[in-house]
Amino acid sequence: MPDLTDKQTFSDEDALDFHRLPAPGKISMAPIKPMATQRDLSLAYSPGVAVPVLAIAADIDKAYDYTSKGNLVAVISNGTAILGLGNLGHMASKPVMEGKAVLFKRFADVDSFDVEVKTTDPDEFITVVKNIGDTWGGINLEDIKSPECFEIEAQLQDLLDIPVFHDDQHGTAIISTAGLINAAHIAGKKLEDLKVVLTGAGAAGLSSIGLMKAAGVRAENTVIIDREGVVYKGRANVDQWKAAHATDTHLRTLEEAMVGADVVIGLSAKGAITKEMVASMAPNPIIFAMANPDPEITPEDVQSVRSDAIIATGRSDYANQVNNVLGFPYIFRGALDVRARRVNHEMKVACAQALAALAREDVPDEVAAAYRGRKLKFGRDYIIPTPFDPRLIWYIPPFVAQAAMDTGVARKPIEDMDEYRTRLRSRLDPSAALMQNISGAVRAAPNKRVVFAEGEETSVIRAAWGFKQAELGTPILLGREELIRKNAAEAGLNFDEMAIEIVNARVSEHNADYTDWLYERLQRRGYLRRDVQRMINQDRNYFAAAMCARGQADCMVTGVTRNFNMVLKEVRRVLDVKERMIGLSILLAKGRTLFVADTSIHELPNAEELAEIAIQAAETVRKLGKTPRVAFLSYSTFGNPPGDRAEKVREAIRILDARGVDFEYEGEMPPELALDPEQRAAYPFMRLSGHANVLVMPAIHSAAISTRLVQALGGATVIGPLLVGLEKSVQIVSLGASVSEIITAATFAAYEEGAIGEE
Ligand SMILES: NC(=O)C1=CN([C@@H]2O[C@H](COP(=O)(O)OP(=O)(O)OC[C@H]3O[C@@H](n4cnc5c(N)ncnc54)[C@H](OP(=O)(O)O)[C@@H]3O)[C@@H](O)[C@H]2O)C=CC1
Ligand SMILES: CC(=O)C(=O)O
Ligand SMILES: [Mg+2]
Repeated sequence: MPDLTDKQTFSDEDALDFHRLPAPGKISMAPIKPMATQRDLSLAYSPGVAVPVLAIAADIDKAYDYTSKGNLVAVISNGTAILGLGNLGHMASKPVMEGKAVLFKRFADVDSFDVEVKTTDPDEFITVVKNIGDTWGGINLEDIKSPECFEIEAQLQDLLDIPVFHDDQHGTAIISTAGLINAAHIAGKKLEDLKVVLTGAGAAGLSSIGLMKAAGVRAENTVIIDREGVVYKGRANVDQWKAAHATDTHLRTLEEAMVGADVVIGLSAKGAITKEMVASMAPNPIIFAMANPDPEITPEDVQSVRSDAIIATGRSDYANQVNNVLGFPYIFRGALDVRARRVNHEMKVACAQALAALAREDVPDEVAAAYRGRKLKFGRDYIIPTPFDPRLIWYIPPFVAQAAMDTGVARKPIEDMDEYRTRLRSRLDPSAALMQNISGAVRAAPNKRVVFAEGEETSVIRAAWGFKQAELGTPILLGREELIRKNAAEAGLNFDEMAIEIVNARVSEHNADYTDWLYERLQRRGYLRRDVQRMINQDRNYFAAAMCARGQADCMVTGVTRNFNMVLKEVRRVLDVKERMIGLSILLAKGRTLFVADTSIHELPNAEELAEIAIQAAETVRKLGKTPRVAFLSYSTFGNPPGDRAEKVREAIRILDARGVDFEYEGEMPPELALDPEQRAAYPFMRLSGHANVLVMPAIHSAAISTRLVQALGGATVIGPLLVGLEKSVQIVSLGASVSEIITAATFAAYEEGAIGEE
C-alpha cells in the first residue's frame, strides 16, 4: 500500500499568519469598470446609474444584465455546525465562509462574499436571508446544523427565485456519491449489493445517503447512526429527517453495524471510527472518513489494520480528497450560466456522474504536475478528481447547465455547448496555474538539495520545514545547531521530528576544501588566504554558495537578513554567471501573468545589454511554460519623442533583428500599447501577435519603481525578482521576507536547477 500521507505542512502560527498578513482576511473586492474620470463617475454613479435603476424597476430580471447579480453567490452561515467543530457562533464561521468565497473565485470564477447571520433561530435566519436574497445569483448555505438546516433551505428555496443550496447537504452528497460509484467499481462491487453504514445522521450524512440510494444503493442495505447509536425503525425521539432513513434492524451500535459492512461513510466527528471496527468490515472495504478538520479515523490507522481498504477523507493532505470543494464551484458555475431558478435533483445527479466519469479519464501530465507530481491513475488512490484539476471548470458545469435546461429551471439556456466549454476554459486564472505548474514540476522530481543560508532565522527554519513537508525537495539549514534547535522550539517545532540536515560552516568537514578552492579563485583578486578562511568560516553566503559550487547543495536561498546588493556581491565571488544574469519579476494581476526585466542587475543597460536581457527573459519565460512576447518599454513610441534612452531601445531591436531570435519582440513603446492590442490601430506595423507578457524596462529604476507601484496601488502580486543566469540557482528574497516568500524562492531555485538547468 503506498504511503498516502503528506502530514500537515504548517503550524498554527502559519495558519494565523496566513489569515493576518499582509492584510487581514482572504478576500477583497475589485471594480471591473474604470473609475478614473468625471465621465466614468457620472456613468457609474449619479446621474448615469439612474438609467439601469429604472430598467430594473420595470423588469427585475434586468438586474442580471446591469449588475453583478448573475455571477454573485452569497456564502451564508450562522456558525451552528462549523466544519466538525460544532456551534461556535456566527463570527467564528467567518474564516470558513471567506474561504468558500475565495474557492468560488479561484476554481470557477464566481464572485462571492460571505454573510454571517447572528441568530440560531431558524425563522429569524430565514427572514434575514429572504430579505437580502434577490441581491445574489445564488445562495450557498453553509455550516448550519441539522435538523434546522433542512427547513431553512426548503423554505428559502420556496421564497426565492434563485438557487438556494445547502452545500453541506448536497455538495457533500454529490461528491461522496461520485466517490462511492468509483470506489465500488474499483472494489469490484455493485452499488445494489453494498452494505453501507453511515455514521453522522446530520446535514451532510442524510443528504449523502439519500443520493447514494438514488444512485442504486438499496435502502435495506443501509444503517444510519447518530450520537445515540443506530437509528432503527421505531426508535424514540427521532426527527422526521432521520426517520426517513431509519431501517428495520436489530443492530444498535456502530461496532455492530460495521461487522461485514462494505462501506462506511463518516460525516460525524473526529475519532468516531476505531481500528477494531475497520478490521471487522468485509473484504476490500470502502472507508470515507469525511469529518473536518480531523477525520473519523486516519488513513494511517486504517492501513495499519486493513491493507485492502479504499480510503478517502475530506482533507487536502491525503490522497482521495472527498470534499465538497469539488462540487459547489462547478454546480454554481453551471447554474449561474443558465440563470437557474434552483439546483434540482437532476442537476445534482448530473454533477455526481460527471465527477465520477472525469476521474476515470486519462489524467493529463499537467494535472499530475499540478498535484504534487503524483502519477494519478484511476484506482484505489485516485477515485475522484483532485481539486486542482484544471479540467473541472470546463468539464463539469456543462452537465449541470444541460440538466437545468432539460428540467425547465434555466432562465437563459445555453445555445452552443462547445462555445460554452471554450468560454469556461478562459475563466481559469492563468496566474494561479503558473505557480501550480512550477510547484508541480518541482514536486514531480523533488531531488534538489536547497541550502537555506540564514538557517538560524526562525522564518527560515519554518520555511525549510514547509518546503520539506510540501515534498518540494531536501532543505539544508546553515547555522549553529544549538541556536537552530532553540529557535525551532520557540516556533513550536520539534526539530527531531523535522529531521532536517544542519550544516555548521566552522566545523564542517568541507571547510578546508571550500577555503582552498575559493582561495584559488580569489588569490589574484586581492584576497589573502586568511581573508578567504574568514569568509568561509563566518559568512553564511560564501559558505552556502561554496556548497553549491562544490556539489554539497544544488541551489540556495538567502536575503532575509542582508540586502540584495551585498548578498549578490558575495555570491558572485563564489559562483560564475552562465551567459548573462538578470533579475526577473513576475507580476500577477487581473488574471494576467507578466514578466518584468531587468529588475535587479543592469542599472542603465546599453543596447547590447537590453537585447541580452530580452533573450534571457524570453528563454526563462519559455521554460516556465509560456510563449514569450517581448515589449521593450519606453516613454517614447516608435521614435516619438526622440531621446537618448529611447535610441538605446531602438538599437536593441536592431540587434535582435540581426540575430534572428526565435521569439516575438517589439519596441519601443509605452505600456498601454504593449498590454492592449486594441490601442495599436495607429501602428499597423507592430509585430506582436497579442498582448506582451515580457516587459523589458529601459533601466533598473523604471523596472523596480513600476513593479512596486503596481503592487502598492494596483493590488498586483509580485514574485521575485528572481535571479536568473548564475551557474547555480541562488534566490535572494527581500529583507524580512515572510515564510511563504522564502518557500516560493526555494521552489524557484529548485525549479531553475531542475526544469531550467537540465535542459
Ligand atoms: N468532506 C466534506 O466535504 C464535508 C464534511 N463534512 C463534515 O461532516 C461532519 C458533519 O457535518 P454536518 O452534517 O454539517 O453537521 P450536523 O451537525 O448537521 O450533523 C452532525 C451529525 O453527526 C452526528 N455525530 C456527531 N458526533 C458523532 C459521533 N461521535 N458519532 C456518531 N455521530 C456523531 C450528530 O449526531 P446527533 O444527530 O445525534 O447530534 C449529527 O447527526 C463535520 O465533521 C463536517 O466537517 C460536512 C460537509 C462536507
Ligand atoms: C467541507 C465542509 O463544508 C465542511 O466540512 O463543513
Ligand atoms: Mg461545511
